Amino acid sequence: MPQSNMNQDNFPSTPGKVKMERSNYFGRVVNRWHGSSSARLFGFSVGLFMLTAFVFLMRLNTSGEWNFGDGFVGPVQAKWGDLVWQRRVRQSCHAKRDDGLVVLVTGAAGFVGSHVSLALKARGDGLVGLDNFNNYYDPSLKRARQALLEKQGVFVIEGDINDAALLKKLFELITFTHVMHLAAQAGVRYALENPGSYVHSNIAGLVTLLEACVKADPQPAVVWASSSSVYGLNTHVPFSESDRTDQPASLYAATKKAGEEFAHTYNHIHGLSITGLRFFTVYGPWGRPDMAYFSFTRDILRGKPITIYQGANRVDLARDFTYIDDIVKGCVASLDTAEKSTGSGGKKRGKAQFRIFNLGNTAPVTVPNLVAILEKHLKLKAKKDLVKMPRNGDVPFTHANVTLARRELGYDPTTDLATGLKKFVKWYQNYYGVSGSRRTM
Ligand SMILES: O=C(O)[C@H]1O[C@H](OP(=O)(O)OP(=O)(O)OC[C@H]2O[C@@H](n3ccc(=O)[nH]c3=O)[C@H](O)[C@@H]2O)[C@H](O)[C@@H](O)[C@@H]1O
Repeated sequence: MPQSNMNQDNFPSTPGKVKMERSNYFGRVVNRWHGSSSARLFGFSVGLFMLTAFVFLMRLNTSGEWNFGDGFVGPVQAKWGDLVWQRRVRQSCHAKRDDGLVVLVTGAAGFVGSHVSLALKARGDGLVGLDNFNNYYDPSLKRARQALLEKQGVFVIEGDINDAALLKKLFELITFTHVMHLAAQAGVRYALENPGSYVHSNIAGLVTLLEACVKADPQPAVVWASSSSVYGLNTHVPFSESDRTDQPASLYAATKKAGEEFAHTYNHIHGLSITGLRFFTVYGPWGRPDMAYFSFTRDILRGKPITIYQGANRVDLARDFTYIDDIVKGCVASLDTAEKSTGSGGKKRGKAQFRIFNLGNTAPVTVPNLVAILEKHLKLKAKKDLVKMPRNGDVPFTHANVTLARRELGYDPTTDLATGLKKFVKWYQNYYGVSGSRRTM
């Protein structure tokens, strides 16, 4: 992995894979002109002009904070807080059914976030989304999901969970009954390249969000995405919630495990009702391009070789791949069964609910079998490179025991991998406009 990426540029106020070169460019221009008096005069005039333009573009919002005006697309897109924005938030949060939930969905333009948002909206709940649209993977896919949500009346705010002022404003404006927290820096192997992004979103962001929830009155109940990766080197199969989770195999897993500990602390001290969901390798339409099933599909269609990792002694790796619709049902059931938080005005009034559930499919499939299913659906043969699994944070297999979720949430996964991948391939071909034949690429 390129260690050079681990510098301040990659540290996150803009987490993501694509580095901004803009500041370097301006740096070079300033250096060349530095020293001459005409350059200084020129620099002063440019500075004055930019300051005037800046003041023109900014305006004081209703809460007294400076923001960029509507339509300004700059590096800091903080155009929240004005009256139009407030109206959009209120409209989006209006529940259309009696006793409908009012939910803040973080990561709403993400894979799971967009699906959960649509499901909530469809049954008449009120919700507003929040997403920072970072470029960890193609942001145009996130924009397409956003467009889909907007069509259904779900407003997705562009903002970061680390923005405490934005969260404060949102919680002042809306009495959220629930927070569905799905914003995160995902991906196991990318943590080697950009650990700061994981700390930014999965630790600092989580704490900022929980702080905002604690200060809200009434406090919402929180449901959030942990990960099957917390089981790390656990060998007890299938993985149960009571199994060891103190041996993470990746920094990503460590941040999710840390998140579970933070959640417990906030529950214990402040009376926040919190449910953590350990998702097992979620896949499906509108999925994440960084995940194996997605990148394999793309590469098979392009005739490019795919890399299949193998464990020690050439053992195949396996995952408890879980279809998105099953995960959505688990998320919605968690919201529906969440008890109210017990804190208010900085005081905890009683013990609050604290839960952790596995949401998996309970039927692990090896990676070569995943590829075989894709080959069948795509009607193409993959070019396979079998490679010994590098030490990159991967675990050899995952397998969920969902007894607890079945009992408490009525969770019952019903989609096997072949059926789910068929739906994914259909979506992929439709979305990217490919017929499945390599000749048409
Ligand atoms: O269950 C989870 O909690 C995690 O599931 C996935 O992580 P992972 O299971 O590693 O999913 P993929 O990246 O799609 O990898 C699936 C399997 O394919 C293998 N793989 C991946 C990429 C590749 O090029 N070749 C390859 O053989 C991996 O080693 C792994 O065994 C998600 O990416 C994580 O964000 C999530 O938290």
